[in-house]
Amino acid sequence: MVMVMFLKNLMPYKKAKEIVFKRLEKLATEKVKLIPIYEAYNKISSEDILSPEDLPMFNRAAMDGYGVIAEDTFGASETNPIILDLLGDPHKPVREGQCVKLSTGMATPEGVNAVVMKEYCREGEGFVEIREGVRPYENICKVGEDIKKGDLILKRGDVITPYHIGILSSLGIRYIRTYDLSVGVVSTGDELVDLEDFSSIEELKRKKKYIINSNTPMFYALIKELGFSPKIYKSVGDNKEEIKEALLKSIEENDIVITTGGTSVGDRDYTVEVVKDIGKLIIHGVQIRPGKPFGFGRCSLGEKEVLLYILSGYPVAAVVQFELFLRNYFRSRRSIYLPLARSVPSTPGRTDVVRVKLVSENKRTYVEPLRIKGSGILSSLKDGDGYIIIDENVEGYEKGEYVKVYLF
Ligand SMILES: Nc1nc2c(c(=O)[nH]1)N[C@H]1C(S)=C(S)[C@@H](COP(=O)(O)OP(=O)(O)OC[C@H]3O[C@@H](n4cnc5c(N)ncnc54)[C@H](O)[C@@H]3O)O[C@H]1N2
Ligand code: MOO
Repeated sequence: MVMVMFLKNLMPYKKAKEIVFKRLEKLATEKVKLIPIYEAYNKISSEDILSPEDLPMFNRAAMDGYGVIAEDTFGASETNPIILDLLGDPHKPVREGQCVKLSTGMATPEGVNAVVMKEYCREGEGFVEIREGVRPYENICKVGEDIKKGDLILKRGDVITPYHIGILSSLGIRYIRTYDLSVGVVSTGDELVDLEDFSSIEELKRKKKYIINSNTPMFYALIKELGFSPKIYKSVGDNKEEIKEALLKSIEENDIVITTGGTSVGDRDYTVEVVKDIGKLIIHGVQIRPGKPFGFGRCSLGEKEVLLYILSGYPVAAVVQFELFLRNYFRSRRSIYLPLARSVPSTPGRTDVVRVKLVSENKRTYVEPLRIKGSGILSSLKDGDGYIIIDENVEGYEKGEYVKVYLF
């Protein structure tokens, strides 16, 4: 009976996404941490940062050579060198007929508006022969050429790259606010054995335990990749009390808890029931493939509200659910439009996530949908270059049609 109810009450993908993202928005804004710039790589900025300064902060020499007034060098050549007085102090203002020695990166003193490269000069006692003329601002990196004061250098929601870190450091910014979520992972299933709990495959075969819990290590990595702190737990069997105990512990210790397994309608699928017991089940079942039995809920602990992601046991279904409902909120994938190498069918009313490979032929790149049955086939993720989403109101795509590919 439950099964029939469940299968008939699938929520459209867009609606589910809206509900989940609204909760994430609230949670994220509450979970902000000031961290040193050294730890900011791959984290998600929770603030807009406007540049407090121009970068470079002053005009600087882009080459080793002599700082000059460009106009003084006009007409200079190999056969017609121009002689300029060499000042001893590179910080003193330079007047007509004078120059200073500068190395790459040095601030140019007042008056200097160009640098003649060392190769085109000959230095003598207190003077320099200039053998090539320069235009104003030649070989000078101008104030604000890289970044202007007030430029938006990091947006709320941006993933922090090494290049952001370089720029922030150049501006003297040592700390930055990022989203800091702790995400717990609890895998469920009687058939599971954790990596830590056996010494050889022979041992598993003897015990007739064949399924190694790969979801926990995989989600540990997925959460790290997202820029958050994973916290993993031992897997639990299909036992209501055990699941409840494990869930309560991880709820206490995290902001989001992900469970895998027991989402469907089997006799031993208890996770959903437990969530109803200890909190509120908001979604169960979405019109997507793979990942249909996705569940989402929340649980309050005093002031704290923890979001619960009830993911399928099947690894690929679980990854797709994680991608659509958690990862995509925090970081959007780069996408490109490319033609399909062959047609892909789909059922209207359902949103399909199809893993694809990019193949090149005669200098053109095509999208090859991976033919995979079942949600347990992890190689579709390992070998895939990305995925396409077939909207619920689309009946599939024809060969040659351009589709939007979200790149891994
Ligand atoms: N009668 C129905 N059966 C199923 C339906 C349905 O609507 N009616 N939905 C199917 C869909 S779609 C999916 S997806 C799965 C979801 O099942 P569960 O979330 O209950 O997952 P389990 O049964 O616990 O596991 C499925 C399968 O995945 C492997 N697994 C599980 N956990 C792990 C882990 N931690 N590491 C590695 N592999 C894992 C394992 O092979 C399980 O047998 O339900 C369909 N059934
Ligand atoms: O979510 Mo299930 O993956 O459609 O098998």
